Amino acid sequence: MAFRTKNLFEKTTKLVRSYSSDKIYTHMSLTLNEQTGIATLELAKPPVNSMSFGFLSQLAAAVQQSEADKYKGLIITSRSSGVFSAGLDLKELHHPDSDRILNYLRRLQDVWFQLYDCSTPTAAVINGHSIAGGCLLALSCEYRVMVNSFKIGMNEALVGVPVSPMFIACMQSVIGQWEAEKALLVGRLFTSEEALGVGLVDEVVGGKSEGVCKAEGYLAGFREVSARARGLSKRYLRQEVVRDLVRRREEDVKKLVEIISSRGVQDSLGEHLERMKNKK
Ligand SMILES: CCCCCCCCCC/C=C/CC(=O)SCCNC(=O)CCNC(=O)[C@H](O)C(C)(C)COP(=O)(O)OP(=O)(O)OC[C@H]1O[C@@H](n2cnc3c(N)ncnc32)[C@H](O)[C@@H]1OP(=O)(O)O
Repeated sequence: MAFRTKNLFEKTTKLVRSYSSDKIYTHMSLTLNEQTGIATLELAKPPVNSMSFGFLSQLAAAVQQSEADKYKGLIITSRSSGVFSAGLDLKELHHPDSDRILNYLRRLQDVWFQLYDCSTPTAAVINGHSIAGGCLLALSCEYRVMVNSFKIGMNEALVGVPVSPMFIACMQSVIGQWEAEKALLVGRLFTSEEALGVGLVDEVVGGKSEGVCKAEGYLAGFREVSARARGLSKRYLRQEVVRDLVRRREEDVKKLVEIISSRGVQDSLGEHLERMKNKK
C-alpha cells in the first residue's frame, strides 16, 4: 500500500513559523494514505498530548493542510496507548503572562473554528483518556470511535475553572442540553461505555487498529457523495454555533483571561497541579 508520511511543515512552513516559536512539527505527524485519500493525524506530544501553544499551532497547520489538499478524510488519534489528550496545557494557564494567555486563548479559538468548520470529513479515534480540551478536540470531529476502558469528559468543575462557551456549545450539540448540564456542572468523566450510552461517542472498540478501521468506514461512506455539497451542508449544519461564537469571540476571550487570572482560579489550578504531582 502506498503511504506517504508528510512532514506538514514542508508545505506550511510559513504558516507554522508565523504561528509558533516551537521547533517545527514536533508534536504530531500527518500520514496520507494515497490510495484512499484519507490522512491520519497522530498526536505525539509525550507524556499526555497537553495542548501547549506550539501544539495548537501545529494542529492548526494540519487542519489547514487537510483543507488545502482536499483530503477525503482526516482521522485524529494519539501515538500514546493511554492518553488521547489531557486537554489544555495547565502550565499555560497557571501564573500566565497576560499577553501570552490572551494569544494562547485566541489560538485555541482559531484552531477550534478551523476544525469544527472544516469541510474535510473528520473522525476521532480516541485511544486513551480524553479530558477537557481533549474532549473538545474529539467533539469537534464528526464521528468518534473510542477504545474501551478509558475516560472522556470535561472536568473543568473539578479543576476550578469555568467551562467556556466553546466547550459548552460542542458538548450540547452532541449530547443535548440536559445531559450536557448534568455532566459539565460536576466535571463528569465518562467511561468509554458510559460515553457510548449518552451519545458522546459513536462506537466503542477493543483497540486502536479496530478504531481506525471503523473511522475509515465512516469516512468511506462519503465516497459517492459530492465533496462540495457535503462540505457546504456541514457548514450550514454547524453555522449557528460558529456564528454565535465568532460574534462574541473577543468578548469571551477577554472575560476568560480575567477569570483565569483571578486569585481564586489560580489557587485552584495550583492545587490541581499539586494533586497531579502527588499522585505518584
Ligand atoms: C471562547 C474563548 C476561547 C476558549 C477559552 C478556553 C478557556 C479555557 C479555560 C480553562 C479550560 C480548560 C480546559 C482544559 O483543558 S484544562 C486541562 C484539564 N485537564 C486535566 O485536568 C487533565 C489532568 N491529567 C490527568 O488527569 C492525567 O494526567 C491523565 C490525562 C488521565 C493521564 O494520567 P497518567 O497517569 O497517564 O499521567 P500523569 O497524570 O502521571 O501525567 C503525566 C505528566 O503529565 C502532566 N500533565 C497531565 N495533564 C496535564 C495537562 N493538562 N497539562 C500539563 N501537564 C499535564 C502531569 O503533571 C505529569 O507531569 P510530571 O510527569 O512532570 O509529574
